[in-house]
Amino acid sequence: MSRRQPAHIFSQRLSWARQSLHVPHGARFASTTPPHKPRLASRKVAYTLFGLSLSLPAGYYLFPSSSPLLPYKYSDQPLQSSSPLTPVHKLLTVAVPPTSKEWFEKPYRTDGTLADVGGGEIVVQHVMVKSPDIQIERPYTLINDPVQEKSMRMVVKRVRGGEVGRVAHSTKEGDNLGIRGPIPTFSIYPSQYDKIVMISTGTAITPFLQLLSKLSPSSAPSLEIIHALPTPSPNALASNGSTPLSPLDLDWANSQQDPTFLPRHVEKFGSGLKVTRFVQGTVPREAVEGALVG
Ligand SMILES: Cc1cc2nc3c(=O)[nH]c(=O)nc-3n(C[C@H](O)[C@H](O)[C@H](O)COP(=O)(O)OP(=O)(O)OC[C@H]3O[C@@H](n4cnc5c(N)ncnc54)[C@H](O)[C@@H]3O)c2cc1C
Repeated sequence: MSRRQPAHIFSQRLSWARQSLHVPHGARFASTTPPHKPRLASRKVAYTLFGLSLSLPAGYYLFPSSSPLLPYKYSDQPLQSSSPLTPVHKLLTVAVPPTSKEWFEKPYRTDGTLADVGGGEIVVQHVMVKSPDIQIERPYTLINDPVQEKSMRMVVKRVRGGEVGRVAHSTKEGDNLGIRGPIPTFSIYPSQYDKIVMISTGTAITPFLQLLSKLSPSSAPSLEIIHALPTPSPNALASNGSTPLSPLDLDWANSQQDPTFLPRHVEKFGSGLKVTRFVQGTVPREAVEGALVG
């Protein structure tokens, strides 16, 4: 959209120049001979305005600002970073364009109404990422608080035969990614609860990492995360290429590689956050029952 903006600015500026010079369309071809001096002065103004109208669009193309991020329309967003976390997980960082920060500061709920951020409501958001080749899109959850950090981060798992995962994993820093968003995943008034229990397996921990990033220890209720690591695909090999991949090789969430991963939240919330983890597969029933009772 904004790629077309310079043409628009250009034509606007020329018509503004015409108005300020009181030159009607086609006046150049009129046979009247205006007085000598005013004509020179008009020329100077015209050259200045013409110069401006050329230099502004040229500057736009030489130093492009990123396109606005919109929930209803795709735009190409440059990746600030694209770093591997495990053999199958990548961490992607995208700057929030300054013109788009309101989507995060004044978020919408899933029903389309504005959230009551001032009243303590938190909206967990995701974005849609598209494949440039075929018309498919997939949702990816932000793991951080884009208002505080002015950037969005997501962890993308590559699954066998997965198209958008393949696109995300083939990116490097500076590449463009087709994104639309943010889109509300769910919203919650944390202060209305005595305890929030967050149960997930694998990358499904991402909405909880965002919630923890947006929560303040001073206003948070008691928190508990129950998380099971995913089972690696059979025959998947660790980064050394010879030993089979173990669940711990996929344990990015418990690493120090990003400030939104579990160790930093444990530091931030102290005894206010209990983390119970299972190395492989499913979350046992007793763990959920224990969290709900305790
Ligand atoms: C609200 C929401 C938020 C999400 N947030 C994240 C996120 O933060 N990070 C993230 O990595 N994913 C997230 N997902 C899942 C993501 O949107 C895609 O479904 C996933 O990345 C696969 O897309 P793909 O195009 O690569 O594979 P597809 O072409 O859709 O799938 C290829 C094959 O892989 C299978 N498959 C799909 N997902 C998985 C999986 N997780 N494990 C094993 N097999 C699978 C499919 O059934 C299919 O057979 C989220 C989904 C939702 C609904």
